[in-house]
Amino acid sequence: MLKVGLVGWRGMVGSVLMQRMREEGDFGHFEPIFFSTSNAGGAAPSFVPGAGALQDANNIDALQKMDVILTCQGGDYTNEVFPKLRSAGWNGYWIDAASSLRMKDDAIIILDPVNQNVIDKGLSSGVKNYIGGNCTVSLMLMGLGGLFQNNLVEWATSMTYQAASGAGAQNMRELIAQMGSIHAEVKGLLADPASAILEIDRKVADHLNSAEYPKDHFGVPLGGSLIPWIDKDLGNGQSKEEWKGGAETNKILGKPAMGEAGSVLIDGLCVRIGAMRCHSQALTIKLTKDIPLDEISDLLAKANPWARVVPNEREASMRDLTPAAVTGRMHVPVGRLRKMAMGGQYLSAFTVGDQLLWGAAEPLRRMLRILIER
Ligand SMILES: NC(=O)C1=CN([C@@H]2O[C@H](COP(=O)(O)OP(=O)(O)OC[C@H]3O[C@@H](n4cnc5c(N)ncnc54)[C@H](OP(=O)(O)O)[C@@H]3O)[C@@H](O)[C@H]2O)C=CC1
Ligand SMILES: N[C@@H](CC(=O)OP(=O)(O)O)C(=O)O
Repeated sequence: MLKVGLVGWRGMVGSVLMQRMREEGDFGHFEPIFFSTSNAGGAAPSFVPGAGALQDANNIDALQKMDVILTCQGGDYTNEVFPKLRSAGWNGYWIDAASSLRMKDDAIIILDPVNQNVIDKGLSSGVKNYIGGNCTVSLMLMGLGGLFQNNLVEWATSMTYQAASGAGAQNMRELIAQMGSIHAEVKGLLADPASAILEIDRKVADHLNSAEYPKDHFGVPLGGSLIPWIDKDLGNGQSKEEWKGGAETNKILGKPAMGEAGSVLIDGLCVRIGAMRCHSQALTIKLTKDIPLDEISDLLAKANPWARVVPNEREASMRDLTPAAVTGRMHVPVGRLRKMAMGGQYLSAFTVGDQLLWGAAEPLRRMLRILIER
């Protein structure tokens, strides 16, 4: 049995990963060794009987004994530990949720329902580093894989509506606190049916912009507002989250870097909204050829078992194509499919997915299974 070192298992992404591994019975197929950066010697989680004590996640000697290390600990941990491990001669498999190693030449971005061929090629050529993709990119490719995998996309723009969870657990808490504080501010007026809506609105607006509004983590209001910037400022007008769309999509698909011949052009605008853990995105796609909508729906639905086409109708879209409907679920609905006014090669689409499942934990879990089953 492979010895698998699990790092970051109690964080938000790690907890979702542990939940999925238990649901799928993964723990019967490898020897888990749990690591911690903060509690070495403490008890390993009780859901794996006999897992013993937590080992020190910064101890290179202990990590070197693993066949596989799977980490959801974050980029700082990867930047600190990974180079030391490799220079100590460790040749095991490194599976990681963090972005640090994604674009390195010796790493594959994993999303096996979309790029099993790229993963297989990497495994047979000896690649040892397998990194989960950016959540928005992975969810776009899970929903719209049928078009990308059949080379039907010339270019796409993605306008995103990203949940608080992408910024971390504290930010999810803060979003709820923000919503609660808005309600508390006008609770009395809301209870009075005779109160004036403009009075309520003015009080809410004043509160959003007051020092009392809780915003330590986001820095600005999200509840009652939105934030049209995610991740670092690249200095060219683009955010790092937006850059990932083009860079990672092409790498996942095994294509040349964006802009080079044979690559697919992806660009857009990434926005944080007040959803909890589902990212949504609206796409405008220029197809490489004008194919009928029913063929498009067919290709999308057949691309993988999780993509689910929602009819482009009001009721179905309102019911099935929302963060509230998708949260905690494995399927990735795609809808609002329609040819746009610009012509038959221009397609609109809207897709939603749980960013902690397919957006983070699930590709890592499946990569471990691929290694186990080799
Ligand atoms: N959030 C997201 O949407 C995505 C995140 N990622 C990547 O995954 C990494 C981890 O993200 P995320 O899971 O959100 O990070 P968390 O902050 O939830 O967890 C990271 C680590 O913090 C430590 N920790 C300290 N206090 C607590 C606590 N009270 N409860 C749980 N853990 C605690 C744990 O390490 P220890 O047990 O060693 O103390 C844990 O492994 C990110 O840095 C990013 O690189 C990737 C895709 C999406
Ligand atoms: N940046 C994403 C979450 C994330 O962790 O992305 P990445 O794995 O690319 O750093 C978001 O805020 O929604």
